[in-house]
Amino acid sequence: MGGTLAWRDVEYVVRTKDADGHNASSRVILRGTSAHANSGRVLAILGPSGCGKTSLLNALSHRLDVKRGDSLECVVTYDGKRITGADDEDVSMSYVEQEPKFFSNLTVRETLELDARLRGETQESAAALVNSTLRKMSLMTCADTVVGGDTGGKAVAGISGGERRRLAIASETLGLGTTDSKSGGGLVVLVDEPTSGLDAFQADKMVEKLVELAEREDACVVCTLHQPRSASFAKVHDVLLLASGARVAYHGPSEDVISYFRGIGFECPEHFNPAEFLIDLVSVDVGDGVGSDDAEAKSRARIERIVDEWAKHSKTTAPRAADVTRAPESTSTSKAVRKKACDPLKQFRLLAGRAWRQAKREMWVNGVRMVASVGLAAMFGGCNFQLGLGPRSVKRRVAVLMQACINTSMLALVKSLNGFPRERATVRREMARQSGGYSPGPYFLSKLLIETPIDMVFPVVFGGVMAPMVGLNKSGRKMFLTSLALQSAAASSLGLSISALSPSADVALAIGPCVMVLNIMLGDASGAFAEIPDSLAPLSKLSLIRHAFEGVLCSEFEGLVFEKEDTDAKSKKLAKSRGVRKVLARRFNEGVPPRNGEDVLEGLGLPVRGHAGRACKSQLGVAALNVAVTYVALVLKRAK
Ligand SMILES: Nc1ncnc2c1ncn2[C@@H]1O[C@H](COP(=O)(O)OP(=O)(O)OP(=O)(O)O)[C@@H](O)[C@H]1O
Repeated sequence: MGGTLAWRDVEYVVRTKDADGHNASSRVILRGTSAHANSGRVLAILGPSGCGKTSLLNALSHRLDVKRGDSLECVVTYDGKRITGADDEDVSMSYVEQEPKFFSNLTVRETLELDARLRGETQESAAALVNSTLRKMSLMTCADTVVGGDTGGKAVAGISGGERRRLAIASETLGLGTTDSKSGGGLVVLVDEPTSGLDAFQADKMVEKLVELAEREDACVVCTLHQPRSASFAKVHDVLLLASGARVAYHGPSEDVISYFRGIGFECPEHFNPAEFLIDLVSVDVGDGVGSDDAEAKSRARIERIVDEWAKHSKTTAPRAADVTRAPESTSTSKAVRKKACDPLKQFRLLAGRAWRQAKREMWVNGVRMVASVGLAAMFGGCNFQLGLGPRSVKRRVAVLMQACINTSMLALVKSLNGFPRERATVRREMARQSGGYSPGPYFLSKLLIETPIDMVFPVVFGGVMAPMVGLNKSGRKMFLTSLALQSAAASSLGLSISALSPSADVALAIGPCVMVLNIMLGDASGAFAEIPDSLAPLSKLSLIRHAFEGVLCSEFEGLVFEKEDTDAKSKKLAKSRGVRKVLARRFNEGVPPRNGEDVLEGLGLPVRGHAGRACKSQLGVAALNVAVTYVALVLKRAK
């Protein structure tokens, strides 16, 4: 069938600042680059480090992060029709990142099967498609090995770097080619540095796979390559050699490049790797910085000459990108691509399945959390063992309850701040796919549905162990545990929203604890420990600590009757000392000691009946608000 991806005068200028954020200036990254790539062929982009290869690939796939002050001019067409990277009808464009991230605890087969199902395949057709892809990409031997990496709770050992790259290509192109999908549209695969980090043999195999993919699927494959060995260079069909600023130094068949340069006076030495020869030609020789001005000036002059020669040459002989991009629409031979996707409900089911599998295989993390919860509860219980029902127990109960709230919310917040950013890069890549992508809603809901109940188990265990040790009110136990569990869910959702709004995991980890401290400061609306200024009082309604604290206070004190004397072990021991006895007597005789829990709640300005339930409802409101913020942040960031 055949199709051509072309780009014309791609210009990208960024606004840069020095390390202190001053002295803004402009830097031209891409200086009007034009070229094209044909289907059924591999176009390798070569050039010295920093010449703009990755920026060009990002511009073609509409992935450049153009900030305020930057400018991007970029016209990309497929068979003469302009493509935007979103809802193009004629072409399906896949982008394979340099460092692809996956869900670490899924096997290679499971990863591909999910990709296939998200592209609308049935279970049977997905299994068949995955098997054939595994064979084509030489991934059969590691099909049932976990991918590994660090998207889970710890770095998981998994497949090799080469297998990872092949998996990334398989994952992005699964079922999109003409032979498998019969979609009839054009397939463009952009691959950023597929060979970097691989040994020469692996790198060569990778180039072979790209060539196979291009020829088998009639795909337009464009990749950036770092110093391919001679054999790999001979395998690619076309070469785009770039000098700094992505200026074209050569563009055409790889077999013609050496004779072209010979023609303009640059002979490749015998037995020399042609790729290295080409890259050397367009590299600036800065020498060792001492007396190297001459070498630098010479190399710059050589590069200018090479670029000028190509400009002259391409005007007369090579098919010009400008012509290709302006081809009339009637010449397009491609049919509309069938964008493969499944409905949101199915997306949700599939993603929930993955979240569950990922969580199940990370049970060791939950084991550690369980041990930590029981250990902490035992320490809390030990420090406040059997408080008794004397007047002195009131203050200690209030303190234990506040500490329990802070502890459970901190643990949940840290877990969610750590966990979410790890999978964000993977999820963003998957959501951005033209085929088999999914929307934030199903992803987010599936994550909440699977992870929230698991997260709520730990505060319940913590509270369940601690409460009998401390001797907390038995009749309010259920409500006490519910308050802690809901607070943990609210803290997790706060962590999610902070992560989703933050530009990076580091920023989220820096902001998260500060936000929690603010929650704690605004959490004591009853004034048991601190007063909240009137001006900040409305804000305290957003504090998850406040609702949890009110919930546990009410569940604890409702229906509790106090004794006149302190009977707990600590008070008895203290009472034996005459000096202490006097201090205690003074402290507790100053005011009228509360007779029952209702007196305490009244003293704290809280309703004496049924307020724990209301506090739980308010907590649900806080959690829902955070969930909404996270969802909106995911949608907005996806739209960028
Ligand atoms: N947003 C940006 N702000 C400032 N400079 C940038 C930006 N993006 C890219 N650059 C600079 O533009 C040049 C080209 O970057 P690019 O990553 O495209 O090069 P490359 O040819 O892929 O390099 P390498 O082969 O080393 O990966 C580099 O010097 C890089 O530092």
